[in-house]
Amino acid sequence: MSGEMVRAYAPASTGNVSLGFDLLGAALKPIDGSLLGDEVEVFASEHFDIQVKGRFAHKLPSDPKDNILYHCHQHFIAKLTERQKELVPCAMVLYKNLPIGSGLGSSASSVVAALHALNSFYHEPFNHDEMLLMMGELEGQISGSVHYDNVAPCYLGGLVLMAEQAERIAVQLPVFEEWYWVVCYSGIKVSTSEARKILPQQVSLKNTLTFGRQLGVFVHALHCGDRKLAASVMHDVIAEPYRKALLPGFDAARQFANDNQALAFGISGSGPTVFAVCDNLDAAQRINQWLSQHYIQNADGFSHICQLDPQGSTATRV
Ligand SMILES: Nc1ncnc2c1ncn2[C@@H]1O[C@H](COP(=O)(O)OP(=O)(O)OP(=O)(O)O)[C@@H](O)[C@H]1O
Ligand SMILES: N[C@@H](CCO)C(=O)O
Repeated sequence: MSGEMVRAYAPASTGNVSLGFDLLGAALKPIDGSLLGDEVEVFASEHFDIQVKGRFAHKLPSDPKDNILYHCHQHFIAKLTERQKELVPCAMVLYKNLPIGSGLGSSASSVVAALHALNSFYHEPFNHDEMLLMMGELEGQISGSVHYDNVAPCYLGGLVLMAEQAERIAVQLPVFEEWYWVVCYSGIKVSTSEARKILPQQVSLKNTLTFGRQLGVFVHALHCGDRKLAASVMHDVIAEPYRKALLPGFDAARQFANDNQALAFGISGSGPTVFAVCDNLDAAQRINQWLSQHYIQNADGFSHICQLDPQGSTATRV
């Protein structure tokens, strides 16, 4: 076997961004330069194997077949074998840096890092949309439904709107580069599929109209650079009213953020992570410090001041 290896990194992401349930997501990058995302290595090996390392490795199922990486590999190789018969076998290492059930797109980060690393290892047989379709399918296997709002920004970077058309799964939107996104993970686990089950199946006419208006106005405001208008429509009428009951300290955190110049505040994905958007670093630091002291529940929690990660996942051949 050759010594060839690919190492991929896939950033944390925030799904929904309050106003775009299942339709909007953004990739995150801490401003202090720390890595907030899973990493996957793929290397040539006679026998397929998955090793799991990293801060949150011990929280994953002990059987490697229950790790989403196993299914990513199976799925990718099955698709590739349809096109190419002779394949160099490989093995994988996952550095599980993101907490599970955090609202930071933890499983999406593993899926994106794994599939990006495999695609790079096998010399890019699949294009961006084919990759996104695969990523959505794999993410859907564990979160209870196919939604792209974590995998798409994690893979593509920036702020992403789901188009869900066969040849255009997602589109990147303009961003306000000077916005800071404080993200605080409380340390408890909220299962995405459970947090979806508590939502009502029907949405009222009033909330449907608010949802459509906000999303339309937000995208317009991004395109014309109107920060105030964009921030004014960042309200969650779909999930937050139900999900906040799962998040101890949510109302107090929102109150503090609102009183301290946050432009917007909400649940990241299905929680328990919350986010606050600020247009100045002083406010972001104040909110970050308060959340660290008051919203975090245990030693697994953390808080970061982030900006949007314009690059998304990366893969390097070493
Ligand atoms: N590599 C992996 N990373 C994360 N979860 C995994 C992985 N492999 C298997 N799982 C399992 O998938 C499930 C993921 O659950 P869920 O979708 O709620 O979490 P998540 O993707 O970490 O959430 P979030 O998007 O809120 O960060 C868990 O039961 C977890 O044990
Ligand atoms: N849009 C998904 C994101 C999960 O991280 C949800 O809110 O259920």
